[in-house]
Amino acid sequence: MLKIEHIGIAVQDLEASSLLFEKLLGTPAYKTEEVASEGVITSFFANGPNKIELLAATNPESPIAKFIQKKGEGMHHIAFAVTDIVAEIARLKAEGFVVLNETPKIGADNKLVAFLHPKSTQSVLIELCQDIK
Ligand SMILES: CC[C@@H](C(=O)O)C(=O)SCCNC(=O)CCNC(=O)[C@H](O)C(C)(C)COP(=O)(O)OP(=O)(O)OC[C@H]1O[C@@H](n2cnc3c(N)ncnc32)[C@H](O)[C@@H]1OP(=O)(O)O
Ligand SMILES: [Co+2]
Repeated sequence: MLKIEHIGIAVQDLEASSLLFEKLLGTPAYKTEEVASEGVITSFFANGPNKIELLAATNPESPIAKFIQKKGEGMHHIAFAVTDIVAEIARLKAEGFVVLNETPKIGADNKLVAFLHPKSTQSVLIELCQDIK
């Protein structure tokens, strides 16, 4: 794992939360993108070298809708940058982590992504991200 790529925060109202984070960080979102396969719309904020991803659900089956229904809004996942996502998935699987998608999928912000089940990572959902060249 290279570094934390972003922190994902589940929100009910993307517009209202984006305004709040704009005030907090002193800078607007640099990108808003829908990822239909995940049932989410995301807004990204830069903070120095770090990124925060706000995620709102676009349908009731979205992982974000289910998460908010169970736990309320808040920290949803930590994403780590990796150079070789396929190798990292194999390594983590061999270490006993539960990989939710063994075939990487297209995420937001030009990345291939995979997730580890929070039950295998001390109740924190982990995302792996590799840049798409
Ligand atoms: C925009 C694309 C991408 C990016 O490029 O950055 C994203 O970030 S997309 C983010 C949204 N997508 C995902 O989260 C995909 C991976 N998640 C999943 O596959 C599912 O959410 C899940 C983690 C497998 C849970 O789904 P499911 O089992 O159907 O839901 P339950 O509600 O029954 O949860 C079971 C269990 O897990 C706990 N849980 C769920 N989500 C989280 C979470 N984010 N962090 C910690 N714990 C989580 C949930 O509370 C349940 O626990 P118990 O109640 O104790 O059983
Ligand atoms: Co994410």
